[in-house]
Amino acid sequence: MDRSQKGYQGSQGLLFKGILYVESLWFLAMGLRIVAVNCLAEQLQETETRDVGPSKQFEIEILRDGVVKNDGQSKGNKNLVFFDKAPRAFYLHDLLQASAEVLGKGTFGTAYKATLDQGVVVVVKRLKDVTASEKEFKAKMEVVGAMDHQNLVPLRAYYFSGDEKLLVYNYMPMGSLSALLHGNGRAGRTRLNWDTRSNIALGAARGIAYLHSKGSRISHGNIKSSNILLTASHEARVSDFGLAQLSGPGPTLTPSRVDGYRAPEVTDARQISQKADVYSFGVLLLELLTGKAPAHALTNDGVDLPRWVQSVVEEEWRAEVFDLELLRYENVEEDMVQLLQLAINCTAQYPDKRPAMDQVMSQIEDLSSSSNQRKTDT
Ligand SMILES: Nc1ncnc2c1ncn2[C@@H]1O[C@H](COP(=O)(O)OP(=O)(O)OP(=O)(O)O)[C@@H](O)[C@H]1O
Repeated sequence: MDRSQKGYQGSQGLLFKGILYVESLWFLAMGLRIVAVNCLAEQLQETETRDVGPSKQFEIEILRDGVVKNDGQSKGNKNLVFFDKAPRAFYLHDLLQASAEVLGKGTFGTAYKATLDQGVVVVVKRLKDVTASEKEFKAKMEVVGAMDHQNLVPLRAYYFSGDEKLLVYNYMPMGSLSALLHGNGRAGRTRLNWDTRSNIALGAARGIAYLHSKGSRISHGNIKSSNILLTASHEARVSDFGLAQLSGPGPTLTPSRVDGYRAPEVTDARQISQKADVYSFGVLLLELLTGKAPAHALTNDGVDLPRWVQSVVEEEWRAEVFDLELLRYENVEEDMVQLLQLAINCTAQYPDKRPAMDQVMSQIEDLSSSSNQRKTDT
C-alpha cells in the first residue's frame, strides 16, 4: 500500500528507543510519548518482576539485550540475526535507540525508517499476524536472506521473539515507484520518461525472474508498485519478497480483487505461485504505461485495470490507454505498444496462458536493446 493510499504519517522524528515505552510502535511513531531510555530501563526492570501482559514481554526481552550490551557483552544481542552476505553492522540495542519515523502501514505490518548513530539508515518492518512457528519463520528467513541480486532489496537481518518479529532492510532513499508515479501526501507526481519507465520494468522483471529461477516453489507473492523501490539513478529494486506465507489466512478476498494486482485464481493471499506473480507484474506494466494506480482503477462496474485496457485496445483506441506524459516523447510508440501487448499476455485470465517470468524478462531485454539500437542509428 502506498503512502498516499494509506495516509502517510509524515516525518515525526522520534527516538526509536521510545518503542520500549508504549504499547505499540505505531502510537509511539505518532509522537504520543518519548521517554529517555535509562528511565524506561529502570521502569521495565521493575515491571519484569511483576505479572506482565504479552505486549510488555517484548519490551522486557529488548531490555535484557540492551542491558547485556551495556555491560560490554555482545551475546545478549543474539536475537538480531544477520546473514553472511551482510555482516553484523549494529546490535539490536543500537537499532532501538535510533531515531525513527513511520514510512507506512502495509499488508504485513508497519515500516519504519531508522537512523542509527553511525549514520547507517535502515528500514525496520514490524510484522503483524505472523502464524509461522519459530522454526518455520527462521527457515523462511534463511531462504529470503540467501537471495542476492542487484534488482532485489536485500534483507539484512531479522529478529524473532514470541510477540515481535522485525525485519531489517537497506533504506532506499528515492522511495517507491508508486510514490513517484502517483505522488504522495507531500509531493506530487514525478515526471518519469519512457526510458526510465522501461528501465524500471526491466530491472523489476530481472529481480522477479531471479527469484523464480531459485525453484519452482519460490514466488514473490506481493508484486506491486509500492514494493518496487528505486535507487538514485532510478534502478528498480524489488522488496517484500517471501512475507505472504508467514501470516495466517487474511480476510476472504473478493472476486474484484480490491488491491488490483492479484491474479483472478488467487483467493487466499498465501496461495502464491509464479504465474500469479506474472499476472501482478503485468498489472505493474499496465500501471507504468497508463499512469493509473490499479487500486484506484476499479470503476463502479468493477472493471479493473487489465480489463479496462483490454476493452480499450479491442476498440482500437490504443492511444487512449497511454499516460499523457508518455505521449510527449517521439519514436517510442512502437515500444510502448509492444510492452502493452506483453502486459496483456501477462494478465491473461488463465495462468497457463501467461508467459513464464524468464520469457517476460527476455522480451523486455529485446525491446530495450532494439530501442537503444534505434537511438544509436539516428
Ligand atoms: N527499504 C525501503 N526503503 C524505502 N522505503 C521503503 C522500504 N521498504 C518499504 N518502504 C516504503 O514504506 C511504505 C510501507 O511499506 P510496506 O512494505 O510496509 O507496505 P506496502 O508496500 O505499502 O504494502 P505491503 O505490505 O502490502 O507490501 C511504502 O511506501 C514503501 O514503499
